[in-house]
Amino acid sequence: MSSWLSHYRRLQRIRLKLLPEYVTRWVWVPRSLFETPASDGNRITTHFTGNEVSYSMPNASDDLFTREDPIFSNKELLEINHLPGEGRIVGRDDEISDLAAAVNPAIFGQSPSNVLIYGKTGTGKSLCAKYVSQRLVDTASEEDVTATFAYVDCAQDTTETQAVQTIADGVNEPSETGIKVPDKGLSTSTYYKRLWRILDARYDVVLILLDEIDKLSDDDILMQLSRAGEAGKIERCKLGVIGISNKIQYKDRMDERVKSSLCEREFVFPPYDANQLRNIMDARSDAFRDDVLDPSTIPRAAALAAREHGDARKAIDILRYAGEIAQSKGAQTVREEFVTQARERAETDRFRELIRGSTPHSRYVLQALAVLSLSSDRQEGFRTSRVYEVYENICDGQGSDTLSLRRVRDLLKEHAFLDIIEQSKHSGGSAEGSYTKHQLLEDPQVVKDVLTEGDDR
Ligand SMILES: Nc1ncnc2c1ncn2[C@@H]1O[C@H](COP(=O)(O)OP(=O)(O)OP(=O)(O)O)[C@@H](O)[C@H]1O
Repeated sequence: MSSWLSHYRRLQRIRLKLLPEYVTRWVWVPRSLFETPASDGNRITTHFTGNEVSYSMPNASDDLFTREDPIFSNKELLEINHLPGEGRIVGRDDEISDLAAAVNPAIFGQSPSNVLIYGKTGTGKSLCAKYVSQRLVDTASEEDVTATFAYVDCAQDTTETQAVQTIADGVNEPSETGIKVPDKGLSTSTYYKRLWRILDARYDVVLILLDEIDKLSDDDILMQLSRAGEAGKIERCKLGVIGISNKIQYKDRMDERVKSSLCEREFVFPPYDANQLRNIMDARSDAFRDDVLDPSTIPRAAALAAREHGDARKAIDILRYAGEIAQSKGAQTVREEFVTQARERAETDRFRELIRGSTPHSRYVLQALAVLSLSSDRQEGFRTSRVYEVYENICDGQGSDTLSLRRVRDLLKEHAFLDIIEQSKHSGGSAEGSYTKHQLLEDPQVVKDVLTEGDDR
C-alpha cells in the first residue's frame, strides 16, 4: 500500500504504541514524526485536541471514492424492513377501516373482535395490522384506556412456549410489575401464569398479532388466548387476537373450537393491481434523487409486478435493484430497461434466500422439477415417478447415491409447504389409481440457475 492511506494507518499505530492517553498532553514529539510525506508529495499532519487526534492532508483530491450517491437520496425507503409511515400506505383504505372497526370496541372498554387476515405474500397484511394496532393504542390513550399490542413472528416462534414467552416479554415492564420473563427455563404453564398477571397489572386492552400463524406447531396457544377472558384467566384486561396468514386453507386445519372463537371476523387482502403498485412506488420515489427516475420506470415495474404476483414487497425490491443497476453501470438515470434485469435479480435473490440451508437432495429434487418444466410446454405438473427419474439422473451426475422414492415424496411435500411447488391429486381410474402431480410455483429458469450456481467452477 503506497498511498497516503498507509501513512495514516502507520501514524495511528505509532500513536497507540507511543502515546498512551495519560501522557498525550505532556509529551513533546518532534514535528517530523507527525508530518509525514505522502507518496504524492502532500504532507499528512496530525492534530491533537485534548485527547482527540485527527489527520489532515492539504489539497487532498481523492477520486477513489464517490462522495455523493448519484442515484439514491434516501435509499432506506426502499429497504426490505422499512415500515412506511401513514402517508405512504397506499391503496388499503378499506382494509384499514374494516380492521379498525373490528378492534374499535376496545376504545369503549369492550373486547376487540378476534380477526383472521388472509392474503398472498406482500399484500400489506402485516403492515396494516401493525398500523391499525398502533393507531388503536394512541387513540385509547387519549380516552384514558391503557392499551398495547404484541407482535409474534410465528415462523420464528413456532412452539406454544416460545410464542407465549415472546408475548409476555413484549408486554412486561419488570420494574413496574416485579415479574421476570426469562428467555427460557420455565414451563409453558408458568409463562402463561406470568402473562395473565402482567396483562391484568398493566393494561385495559391488549392486541396480539400472530403473523404467519400457520407456522405454529399446534393450535394450543390460540385456544388459550382466544378464551382467556371467558375462562377467567384475566379479569381486567381485554384481549384481541389478530392472526395473519398467506395460506387461505389454513382455517380448514383449525380445531373447531378455536375456529369459532378466533375467526369472529375474517378479511382477505387481494393482490395489488398495477395502479396500486404504481401508487405505492410513487409514494417512495423520493428515495431517488430529483430527475433520476425515468418517467416510464415505475409504470413498467408496476405492470410487471402486477402481472406476475401483485406483491408490493417484490415491486419495491425491483425498483431498488433497478437503481442499483443504474449505479453500477454509472448511468445518469434509472431507465426502464433496467427494470427487466432488476426483476430477474429480485427473483433470483428471493429464491436463493428461500432455499438457503436446504440439503443437497432437497435441491436435486427441485432441480429435477425445473429441468422437466423447462423441457415441456405442458403446465399441468409432473408425476412423482417422472420427477424421481430425473432426480436419479441428477444424483448420478453429482456422483451421489439416491434417496428412496418415499423420501423424495416427503421432500416434495416440504417444498409444497414452503409454497415453492404446488401439488395436485389426480385419479387415473381403476387401472392407475390416484397419483400426485407437482408443479413449480417459481420461474423454472430462476430455479435452475440458482441450483446450478457454482457447478462450472
Ligand atoms: N399498501 C401499501 N403501501 C405501502 N407499502 C406497502 C403496502 N403494502 C405493502 N407494502 C410494502 O411491502 C412490505 C410487505 O408488506 P407486508 O409485510 O404487510 O406484507 P404481508 O402481506 O404481510 O406479506 P407476508 O405474508 O409475506 O408477510 C411492507 O413492509 C411495505 O414496505
